[in-house]
Amino acid sequence: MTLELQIATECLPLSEPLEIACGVLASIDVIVVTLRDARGHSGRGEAAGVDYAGESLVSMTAQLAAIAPKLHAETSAAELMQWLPAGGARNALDCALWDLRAKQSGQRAWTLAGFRTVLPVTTAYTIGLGKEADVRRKARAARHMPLIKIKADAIRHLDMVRFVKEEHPGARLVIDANQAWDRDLLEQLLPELYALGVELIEQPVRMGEDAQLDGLRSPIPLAADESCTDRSSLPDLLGRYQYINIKLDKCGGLSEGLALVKAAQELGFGLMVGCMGGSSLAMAPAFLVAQDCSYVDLDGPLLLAADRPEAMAYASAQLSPPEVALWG
Ligand SMILES: CC(C)C[C@H](N)C(=O)N[C@@H](CCOc1cc(O)cc2c1C(=O)N[C@@H]2C)C(=O)O
Ligand SMILES: [Mg+2]
Repeated sequence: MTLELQIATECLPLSEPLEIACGVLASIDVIVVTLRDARGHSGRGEAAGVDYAGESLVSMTAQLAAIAPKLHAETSAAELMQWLPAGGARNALDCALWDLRAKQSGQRAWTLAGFRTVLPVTTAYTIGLGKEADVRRKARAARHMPLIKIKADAIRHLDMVRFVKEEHPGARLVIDANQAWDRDLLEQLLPELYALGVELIEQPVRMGEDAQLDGLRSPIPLAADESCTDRSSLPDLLGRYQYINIKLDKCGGLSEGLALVKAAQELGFGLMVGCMGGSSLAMAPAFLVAQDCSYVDLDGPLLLAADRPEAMAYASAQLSPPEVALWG
């Protein structure tokens, strides 16, 4: 007996273009994987992939098509890890498998994952780079969001924070440089970022150049995003970063995401869960990882023009568990 694999692609338009250090996003392209068993149960998973690692809808679709003949009724997450590398294709398939196993067993995915219960989480809300007036307007419109993630590049950094802080003085602040800084610039910015109340800095330096951070005594904790894929990344991050940003697209699915939580906790890292964008179908499995994270950045659906009909409920920044009809 086999499992039937269906692969679809979708383009999810953002409500407004979002500028980050490496480009402007107007929409998020995703693959949606559906797995069907012989008894008519089905499970779904969605992934955007990791663009800066060379992934695209075409490459992810090709990876999935190549392993489709290997799928069988008892296919396990461990087999997926042998067949596919960490990345978006494995993420979509692994999350579809979790959903399928939940539907087959009549239990919620979080019960199968060993959680006794799941609680709502508070997500960050991202404000992209842009003209002063636009940044201020977005910050004012986000006054109901308690945690703002500010995008920065090598030129626009302190001003971005000041604009947001002036318009939304009560916000807790995270800044994400998306690899645009170097050690010198980071050291130059740290005192002012600290004075402005920024509480976390995401990926200041280029991935692979993390040794620049050796010996830095930062008053603000640093989070590895692009530099952290799966468990194999952790040894190189020790002593350089205090947090890791777990994204299911980077680590290749919920199974590795949960394993990464445990491994990182054992090494003393603080935890953040993030996303490459997407609908509630991509946020739902990440919501399980969020249960153990001090920072949650699952704002993908808040940035979209429209979410799926079975969307997860966002009460301002508070994200509730997914309904069965969506996932898990
Ligand atoms: C736009 C995201 C949904 C917002 C999220 N809070 C976030 O900041 N996530 C990432 C950045 C995601 O970057 C993406 C997403 C994507 O679909 C395509 C691309 C990128 C990117 O960096 N390059 C390509 C264009 C984060 O850095 O935490
Ligand atoms: Mg980031």
